[in-house]
Amino acid sequence: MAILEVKNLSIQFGGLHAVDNFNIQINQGELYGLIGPNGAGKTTVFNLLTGVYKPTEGIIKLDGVDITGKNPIEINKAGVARTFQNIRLFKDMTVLDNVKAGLHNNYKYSTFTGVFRLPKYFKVEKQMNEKAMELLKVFGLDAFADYLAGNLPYGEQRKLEIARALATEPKLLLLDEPAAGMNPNETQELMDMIRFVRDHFNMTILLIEHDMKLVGGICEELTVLNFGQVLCQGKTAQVLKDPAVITAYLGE
Ligand SMILES: Nc1ncnc2c1ncn2[C@@H]1O[C@H](COP(=O)(O)OP(=O)(O)OP(=O)(O)O)[C@@H](O)[C@H]1O
Repeated sequence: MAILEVKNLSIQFGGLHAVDNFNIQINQGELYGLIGPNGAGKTTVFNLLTGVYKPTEGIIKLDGVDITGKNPIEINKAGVARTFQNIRLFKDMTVLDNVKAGLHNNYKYSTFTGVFRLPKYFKVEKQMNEKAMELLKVFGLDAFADYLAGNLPYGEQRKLEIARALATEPKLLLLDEPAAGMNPNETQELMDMIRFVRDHFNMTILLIEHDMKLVGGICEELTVLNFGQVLCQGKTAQVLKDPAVITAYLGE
């Protein structure tokens, strides 16, 4: 079943066709990679999928529902969560509160209940603490729950960003260069973790990545973008062998 279905998606900035007639279909539970040279349009695709940019043309469907042109909050509520190339945590908040911030889509109390500390406030807060700790455990971050997010080592901050995104209970998780800035050991650990997230949550994941070891190691399907257009699409092993991909991207 298709979780994400994108047809003829395009956006222009002035005369630049940053994304041009982009099509993709991602099925439930798939681990899908979006690759391409610098400036190919990958992050722009993420910005279109999350409502940061409105497309000039095209349709985006999430789990059969048309989300084209909706704003980022509506799209997150509909079930798309993302992480960023440059980590964007609430660095002055605790690790636990970062995850709790993601939970607010699904755990609610009124301002009145919060201000006057009514019983529902304590009940919902307890549920949120438990859920957040559960997520932190999955990522081996539970021991750091009280630390300020900004004090975590870099690799752990990346994990926390993924935990916070998952707290919104998405149908589709977008990871923008999750291995950026990581050493080979951290990258290996991240690969295992992404696989685990897919298996444990039956999550559908689309990731942008330049690290070919990671892409070849965990992605089942790939789309290669070049100058805003799809150059090649299909099973990872086949795509990485495609002569056009090797010439345009791998530079061999
Ligand atoms: N808001 C914008 N206004 C004008 N041009 C933009 C805007 N956003 C992106 N672009 C242009 O669109 C093109 C695609 O950029 P994008 O960041 O999507 O590429 P990318 O494939 O993610 O690259 P990288 O791998 O370097 O992150 C680039 O030429 C970029 O300069």
